[in-house]
Amino acid sequence: MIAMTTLKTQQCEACNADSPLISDQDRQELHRQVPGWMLVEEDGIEKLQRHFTFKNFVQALDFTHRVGDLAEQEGHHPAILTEYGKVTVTWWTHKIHGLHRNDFICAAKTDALV
Ligand SMILES: C[C@H](O)[C@H](O)[C@H]1CNC2=NC(N)=NC(=O)C2=N1
Repeated sequence: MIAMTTLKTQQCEACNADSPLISDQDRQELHRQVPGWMLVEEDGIEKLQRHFTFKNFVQALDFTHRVGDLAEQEGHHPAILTEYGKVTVTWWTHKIHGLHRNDFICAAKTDALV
């Protein structure tokens, strides 16, 4: 059971190669808390992805830097595609080749940067 406290106030936990992938129930519950994110699958790996739009490249780059700072704070890192007026952020947990609670926490924290 996932506590329904606000995701963005939580910290990522250290996870290792044998941490469990998120359960179907927890995925549904946590996805409800970050509804702007798509559940996507790439190379058999489930990920959380969202597109953020901006006026120009400078604003996109500024947001990119702030997402990078968040990643360093959490010790958890996304894939970031930075384009003119658009940033695509994709979260997943590399070491378990899929989604962990940490990815939903970071998605919520990413939303708070906009
Ligand atoms: C040693 C270092 O903490 C680990 O490699 C971290 C770094 N950031 C990470 N980020 C993500 N998204 N998944 C990981 O498994 C991961 N592992």
